[in-house]
Amino acid sequence: METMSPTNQTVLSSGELTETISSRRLLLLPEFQFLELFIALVLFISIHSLRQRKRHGLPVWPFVGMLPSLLLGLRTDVYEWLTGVLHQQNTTFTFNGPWFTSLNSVITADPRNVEHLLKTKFSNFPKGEFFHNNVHDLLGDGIFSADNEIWRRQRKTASIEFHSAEFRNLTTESLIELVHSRLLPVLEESIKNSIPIDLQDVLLRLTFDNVCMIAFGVDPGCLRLGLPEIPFARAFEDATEMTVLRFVAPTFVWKAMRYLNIGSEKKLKESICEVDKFADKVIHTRKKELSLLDFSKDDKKLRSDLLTVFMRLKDDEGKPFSKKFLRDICVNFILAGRDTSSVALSWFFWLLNQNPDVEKQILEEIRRIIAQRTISDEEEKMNSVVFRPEEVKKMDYLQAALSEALRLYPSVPLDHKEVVEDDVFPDGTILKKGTKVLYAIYAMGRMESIWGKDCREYRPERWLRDGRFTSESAYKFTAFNGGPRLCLGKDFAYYQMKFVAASIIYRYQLNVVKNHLVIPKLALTMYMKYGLKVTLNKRDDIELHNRIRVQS
Ligand code: HEM
Repeated sequence: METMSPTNQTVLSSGELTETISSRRLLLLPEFQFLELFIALVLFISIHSLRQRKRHGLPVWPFVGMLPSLLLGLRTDVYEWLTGVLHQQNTTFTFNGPWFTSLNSVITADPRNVEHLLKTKFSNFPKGEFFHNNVHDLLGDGIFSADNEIWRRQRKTASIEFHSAEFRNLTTESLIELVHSRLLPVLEESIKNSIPIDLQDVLLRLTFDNVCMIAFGVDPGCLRLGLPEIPFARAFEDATEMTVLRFVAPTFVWKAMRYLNIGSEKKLKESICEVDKFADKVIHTRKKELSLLDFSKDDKKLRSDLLTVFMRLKDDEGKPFSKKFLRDICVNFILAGRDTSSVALSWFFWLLNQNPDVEKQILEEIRRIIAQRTISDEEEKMNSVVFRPEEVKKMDYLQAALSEALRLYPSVPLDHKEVVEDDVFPDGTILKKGTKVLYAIYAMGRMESIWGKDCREYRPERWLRDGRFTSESAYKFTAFNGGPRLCLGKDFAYYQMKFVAASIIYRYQLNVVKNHLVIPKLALTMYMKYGLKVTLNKRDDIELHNRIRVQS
């Protein structure tokens, strides 16, 4: 049969045809092989990485380690995600971060390990250089960031101050002023205008003013009618947020940004400048004030805030502390006490909203305590009930309800240490020198192995024995840390939270605005991401209750 071909097309002989086909095959083969090889490699890596899940709790990918799983966790609720992984891994696992980053760490929620790192081997687990370098621009060598001798000296002096009668008076008086002259009028205003209020914002303002009164002896006035913006408070918040960003960026990146003064580092520099300006002014004024006092005569006029206490002390060489050191002490205390109690109170009020029975019991306790007062006319007026320290102390059920809120929503959800020398955790986990160790405070509050089957229920009764509040081991309930670095403000924080909560609950019933989304924000402190929008109703039965008391 004759082969028809286009005029200009060459007809190939059978030998030529075979040659062309084989050379084409030769060209195509490597392409196929490459694709096959690539698919095989991807499959192998995927299977291998996914099989690591059994051993490590999460898939471990080349280059990026466990980062993809963490990013998936961040898309939902990272604290719940971490709780799930820890639960699956019997409460301790090692996180493998991407190569060349500082994210590798051992994470634990085992009370035995936590006791080991916070108490038994305390000196082997300092905050460490990584933490210190990241926070140094803002916190300097203050108590929160320092280790060893520098930390010990500040801790000792501040501890004496925190347990003194003068300090107790200062906290009692500052709280009465803040709650009765500022908080309650702001809440009344929102009722008058029938406008929902962001309770978290209001409480943050209250605790910021309060801790500044304690640290610096000055009141910035954040909590006032109209809720004004205060430059110092804004600068402090920005400086903290920008500092936190350093923990997620590779060190060389934020250092380069700092050098070039760009992005978050530029903002950090500007806000630290504002914080320093405020601190300088206060320190300068206080120095002048102290120089005019004759201590033998004017003892009563002496303030009892931290700044004044440290200004009257001398360093190891017998010299007064430097301005920088005084600034660091105050800034660290403000950081420690500015938002921890307010976010705890916000979660507490949110939990009350879902547990009206608990709210009822708190109200009954407060009324029982008030009923024990000898009645005076002044106290009978509804708004003038000012809780006294001995009454606040008696509020055991309220303390249990607050502790239960802190168990489920700890203000500091995750904390961090660094290993100095090779060590082994009581559960057998090997810790190499330089490893970062995180203890997952949020996850610990939700471990069945620690709190039992009802660990996710809000049940203040678990803190009561014969009606009295009983505290738990600090290595099981880690909201306030434990060991030598136990939160220095713990007693004050309980007093502050109880006083504020009782003053609100006694007068108002709070309702969270319908459909308001409450989820945690990813930060060092567990804020509510969208705040806590509430409406308030005045309790109209208070007057009735007071009248019954008068008659009885
Ligand atoms: C509900 C309220 C509070 C909670 C849950 C809380 C929790 C904590 C935690 C977890 C730590 C350890 C942080 C770390 O080492 O990384 C800590 C330390 C500290 N807290 Fe609190 N805190 C609260 C309120 C306060 C208040 C109101 C103050 C001061 C006015 C304060 C002062 C301190 C100080 C000075 C430290 C550092 C102690 C040290 O390193 O020796 N805290 N707190």
